[in-house]
Amino acid sequence: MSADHHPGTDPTSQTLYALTGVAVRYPGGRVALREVDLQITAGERIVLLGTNGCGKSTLLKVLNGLIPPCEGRLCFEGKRMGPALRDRDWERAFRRRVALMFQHPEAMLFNPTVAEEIAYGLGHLTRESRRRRCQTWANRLGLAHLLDAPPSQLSGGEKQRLCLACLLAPEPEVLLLDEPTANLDPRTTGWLLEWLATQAMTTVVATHYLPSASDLGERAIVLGEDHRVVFDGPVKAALADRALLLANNLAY
Ligand SMILES: Nc1ncnc2c1ncn2[C@@H]1O[C@H](COP(=O)(O)OP(=O)(O)OP(=O)(O)O)[C@@H](O)[C@H]1O
Repeated sequence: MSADHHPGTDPTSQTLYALTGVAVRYPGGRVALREVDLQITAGERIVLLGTNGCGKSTLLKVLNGLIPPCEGRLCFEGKRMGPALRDRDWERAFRRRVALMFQHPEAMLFNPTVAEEIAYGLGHLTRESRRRRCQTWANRLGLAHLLDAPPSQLSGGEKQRLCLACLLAPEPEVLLLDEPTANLDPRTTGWLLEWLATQAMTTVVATHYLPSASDLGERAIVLGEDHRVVFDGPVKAALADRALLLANNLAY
């Protein structure tokens, strides 16, 4: 495939994602998303809000190309993602640019040491760059003293920080985070919120923890209990709309 088909090579493209009428049903028929229409522009910081089971994790997996919609159209930089992901070169470029941190990310950890875990996604760098990048991210996430430890021996919060280090070390352009502060202590939570605020990358962060919502982005997308987008607008407006929060089980 020629380079002009690879994600990231269209300089005129500002719209990263375009979703039209996207629906997801899991095997067995459980509906997770209904008629989702959404555009995400490069550099946007989006907070994805909604109650348990409304489809936040599913939407992040759709954006990461892990779950194909059963209805509707999903495009990344103007290309239909389903067919594009079948192209190995396109997929590799896409995976390098777009990173998803799962809600329970420990499942991602499988290397014998913390250092190897962080270095795992850096295969495209030289040995020396890999070592330096690994050290930088271990320092940033307070893991420098654990580089030789097996990931299985880390605490829940340390595992969460390691998962973040693994995800951030390759320096992706699009970051999809599912409840990223769930296991983090206040200092690491503060660090992550401040760090995210300084980044130019596109972020979509799912949370139902409203107090950090306005630190996580400027645009809120609220999924309702019927798995549809019920609000798409400024975070501040969403948080000020008591009726919206009550109707969607985000406040009581
Ligand atoms: N693998 C699966 N198989 C069947 N149903 C699933 C699967 N994963 C999720 N679901 C269902 O899809 C719906 C949306 O789930 P999802 O995990 O996307 O919600 P969520 O908004 O992230 O929830 P939470 O805030 O509780 O993490 C739920 O009803 C859930 O039970």
